Amino acid sequence: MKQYLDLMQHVLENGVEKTDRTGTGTRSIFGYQMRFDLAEGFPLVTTKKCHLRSIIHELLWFLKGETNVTYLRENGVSIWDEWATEAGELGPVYGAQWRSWRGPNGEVVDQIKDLIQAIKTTPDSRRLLVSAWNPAVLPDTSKSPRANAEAGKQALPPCHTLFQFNVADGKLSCQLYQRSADIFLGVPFNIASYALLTLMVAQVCNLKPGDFIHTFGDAHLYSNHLEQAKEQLSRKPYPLPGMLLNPEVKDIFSFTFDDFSLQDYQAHPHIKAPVAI
Ligand SMILES: Nc1nc(=O)c2c([nH]1)NC[C@@H]1CN(c3ccc(C(=O)N[C@@H](CCC(=O)O)C(=O)O)cc3)CN21
Ligand SMILES: O=c1ccn([C@H]2C[C@H](O)[C@@H](COP(=O)(O)O)O2)c(=O)[nH]1
Repeated sequence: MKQYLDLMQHVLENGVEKTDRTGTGTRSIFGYQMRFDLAEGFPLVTTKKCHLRSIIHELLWFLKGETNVTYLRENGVSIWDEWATEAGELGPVYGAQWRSWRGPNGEVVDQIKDLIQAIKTTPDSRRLLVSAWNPAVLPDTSKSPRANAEAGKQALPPCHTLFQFNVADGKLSCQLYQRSADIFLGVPFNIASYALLTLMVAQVCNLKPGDFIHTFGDAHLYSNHLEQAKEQLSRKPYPLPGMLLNPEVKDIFSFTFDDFSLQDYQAHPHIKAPVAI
């Protein structure tokens, strides 16, 4: 995971101090790209132990089209709790935009179903995109995330905003545009999540996995994560683990938690950090 450590080092050395919405303060850069060849192993950070369980459940929850944290809570995942209403609602966040984007005439667009169909039938297409950025449901920034979710708006505007697939040489690559990135807490989740999604889409489309390309807008280290970042940079990365998917699954919506098996994950101890709300 040299790519991830290079990003951290780059932001520590070149980041500009910025105030931010959460009042925490960040060291930030604008515009950066990382590339992971998925044939080289599964890109799960090894310089701190990462909770792949939470990452898998979060991705399955997006793919179900859900926006209520009940499924996550039932599976012991609490990463979205701080932004949810008492009833567990987050408003029309990722799941809603991916699976049921509302069109102007009341039509419902399933972007994931359409994407899979398009990859299978027109693999040369340059239009294999999914957008979570829907200006009609962005939150009212004068209100709290919970108040926005109560009002039917997104609790938070999507951070992983747009992704595009590309097929070349029988290999499927995916590029994500992430408008805002919490390098210490969010990014290890985001890399693993999109790498996994690419493996899943490749399998159901009978393609080999290619690259995951991670493009950033504002990539930042929160001021209360700097020591944790330096601690991570002092550690030597282990070889990447492997990821096996149940080869029987041929439908993107049929994957369940037990269809994933992480192989030979060796990691340094977990490092705690407070999440900026
Ligand atoms: N400031 C901030 N950073 C984020 O990464 C983030 C948000 N807000 N808001 C929405 C989602 C929620 N995500 C989160 C939230 C918390 C953790 C977190 O606390 N991770 C810990 C514990 C992991 C676990 O419980 O499984 C970690 O050490 O990785 C990670 C991603 C990513 N997003
Ligand atoms: O998947 C995610 C979701 C969120 N984040 C981070 C990026 C920012 O630190 C916050 C969101 O705050 P904004 O003011 O809306 O940018 O959450 C992430 O890294 N990954």
